[in-house]
Amino acid sequence: MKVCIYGAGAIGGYVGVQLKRAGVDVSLVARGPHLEAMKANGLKLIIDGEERVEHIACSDNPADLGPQDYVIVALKGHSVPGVVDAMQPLLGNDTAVVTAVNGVPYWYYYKHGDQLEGTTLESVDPGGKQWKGLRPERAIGCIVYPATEVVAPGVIQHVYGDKFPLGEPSGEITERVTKLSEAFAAGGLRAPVMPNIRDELWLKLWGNLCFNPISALTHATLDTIASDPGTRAVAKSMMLEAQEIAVQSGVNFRVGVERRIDGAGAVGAHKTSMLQDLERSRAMEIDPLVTVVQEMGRLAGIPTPTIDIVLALVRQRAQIAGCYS
Ligand SMILES: NC(=O)C1=CN([C@@H]2O[C@H](COP(=O)(O)OP(=O)(O)OC[C@H]3O[C@@H](n4cnc5c(N)ncnc54)[C@H](OP(=O)(O)O)[C@@H]3O)[C@@H](O)[C@H]2O)C=CC1
Ligand SMILES: CC(C)(CO)C(=O)C(=O)O
Repeated sequence: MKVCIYGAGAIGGYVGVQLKRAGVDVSLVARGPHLEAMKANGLKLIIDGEERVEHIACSDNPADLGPQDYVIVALKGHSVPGVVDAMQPLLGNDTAVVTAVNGVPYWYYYKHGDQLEGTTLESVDPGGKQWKGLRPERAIGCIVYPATEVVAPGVIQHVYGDKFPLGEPSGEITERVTKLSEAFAAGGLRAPVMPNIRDELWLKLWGNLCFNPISALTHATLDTIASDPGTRAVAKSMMLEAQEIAVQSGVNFRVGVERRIDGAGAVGAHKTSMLQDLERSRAMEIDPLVTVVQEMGRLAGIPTPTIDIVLALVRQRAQIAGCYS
């Protein structure tokens, strides 16, 4: 099985080391000092008090790596449209594209089965570039629950978690998704195949939608946002608006809003990725996590007043910091 991880940063690097240890023919697309460090010294994963170093084929030129069975896209959501052309040499006739990216992926309305079937979302897939260039038939959904960090070029620190639920947009249990799940499991990563990956997607997005922008505005950690009555109320209001949009399109939430907020709070004094990006002057994932829910609300005719307010504020905060344009 040939697997290329496109964007071997915090999450892609973690998955890459674990798949390599499972004997998968894995390669990485990366860039800059991180790529140079991996070429020189291998990729180091620090996990459970142990250092695991793997020497994995890596390049900033996908043409060096050739067609794959699976391409796991582990970029920030806003970076994906920009790599569609560069990704082409990795795509053979049967290559699957696995979206290990927070937020709503380009394939969302593929095999969706209602009047929005085939719709592309401008906030995540401007001009339908991914839909046309990667194609929805290739897509396998992947939800990322673990937390990891690039602590130095070539070095990934695992923080918590090992779960990456997978699923076909159609909900079918195909051979390709089953084989991928088995490869993840062989690498010590729990990757159950879900019959409705959109349910799982919304459960994760529910948190990112509100905690990420609120943290970027307040600089608070998850425990504080969840326990302060004011920010908890803002988060809850955003989540209820999102829930109405998702439920209208057939999504089932297996936990309630209060339990979901409590679960995020229990993670503790953790800074969301959006706050970390702001503090490091990196592009913030606002469109794939927040703007997209506003866009989906408009498509569904459901108002999103609290999301609209928080989105306006976080966009301005990010623009002033040079982290969003
Ligand atoms: N890290 C975490 O704990 C979690 C992350 N996620 C989600 O997972 C996804 C990936 O996040 P994460 O791993 O943290 O992100 P990272 O920024 O750590 O990893 C992405 C990597 O892709 C590289 N990259 C970007 N563009 C290109 C390009 N054109 N060519 C080659 N390499 C490129 C980046 O390089 P450069 O640094 O130079 O930009 C970076 O090394 C996101 O959607 C995130 O929200 C979800 C849950 C937790
Ligand atoms: C920690 C968590 C779950 C916050 O919503 C996250 O996914 C992120 O930081 O992006």
